[in-house]
Amino acid sequence: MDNKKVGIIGVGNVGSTLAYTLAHKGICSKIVLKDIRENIVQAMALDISQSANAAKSHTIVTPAKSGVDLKGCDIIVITAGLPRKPGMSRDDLLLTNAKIVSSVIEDIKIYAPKSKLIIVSNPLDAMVYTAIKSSGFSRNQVIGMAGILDSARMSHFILEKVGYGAGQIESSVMGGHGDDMVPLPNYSTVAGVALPEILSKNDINDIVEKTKNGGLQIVKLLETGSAYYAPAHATSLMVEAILDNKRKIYPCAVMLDGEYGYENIVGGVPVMLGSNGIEKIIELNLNNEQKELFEKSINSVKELANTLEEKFFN
Ligand SMILES: NC(=O)c1ccc[n+]([C@@H]2O[C@H](COP(=O)([O-])OP(=O)(O)OC[C@H]3O[C@@H](n4cnc5c(N)ncnc54)[C@H](O)[C@@H]3O)[C@@H](O)[C@H]2O)c1
Ligand SMILES: O=C(O)C[C@H](O)C(=O)O
Repeated sequence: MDNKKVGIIGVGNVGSTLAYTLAHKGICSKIVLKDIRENIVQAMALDISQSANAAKSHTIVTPAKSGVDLKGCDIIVITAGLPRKPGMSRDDLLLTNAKIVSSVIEDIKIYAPKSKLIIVSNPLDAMVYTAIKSSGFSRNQVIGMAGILDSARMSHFILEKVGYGAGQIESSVMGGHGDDMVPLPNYSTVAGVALPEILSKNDINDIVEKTKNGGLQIVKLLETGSAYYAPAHATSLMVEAILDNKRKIYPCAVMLDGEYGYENIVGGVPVMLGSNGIEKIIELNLNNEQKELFEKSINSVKELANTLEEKFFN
């Protein structure tokens, strides 16, 4: 934790919950919070810092007064942007959030050009694309959070279905963080046993559909925004893996450069995370049906990237 500094830009539901989680885990010595809502960010920094002290964690949380306060950040998490509301898809946020994400990148380019970026803002894959294109950073520096969240949701629905194995469920979800995400039942296990050995096709299909709609289910219930506890925890795992060079493998959204047969497009794939950000991309042996589903998902992200190229980067 010595001298490790994490920046969080966008201190709303996800950003503040992430700051709280990181401060309580004590995995970095400093957290700096940046948001356009200046009073809120000051209040959040004080409150979270004080809660860390109560927990005897020595993480100090401060508000950023300007971009210069991002200096020295090892990792910057971007959670700035609008969340969707009922009746919206994540893709409806495309141009609004591209503007926000690329505007916050300006400070990062100046003050923390060597930091690793974890992108959370939606539509996730298109925002990773936006961050890479507007920063000019190498692809290993810019990583999107979604796969850990989607896999956690899948594990939740598996547990609901089978009724045992809590804490022993590993799930795998690939592709974009959208309606076409690709849950992989044959790479998902309960205590090491693959899902197709335990559940019927119908039960598995049900889990797959629930996983795809996991975000929407919460948006409909909350009415004012989207999920944040699971997203924040998922992001904290990525922060930890990079800061501590853990070389753990997590599903993350990254710019593909030939992997799985795609390039210059972002997709969710298993990635080894370490101090260089992306250490390695793992290529699974997908069957033909999974390859087709992955292609469909990548094509959806390509459509968003094309819109960005036409209407935003042009
Ligand atoms: N990748 C995922 O799996 C995932 C999960 C949950 C949420 N999200 C996305 O993360 C984003 C944030 O969600 P939330 O629930 O925290 O929303 P929120 O509305 O609670 O917080 C967003 C914050 O961004 C801030 N902001 C807006 N423009 C800014 C700018 N230019 N600079 C700095 N801060 C700025 C707002 O002031 C606000 O505090 C949304 O786009 C949401 O869809 C993604
Ligand atoms: O569903 C959303 O809009 C937020 C996020 O992407 C999620 O999956 O919870």
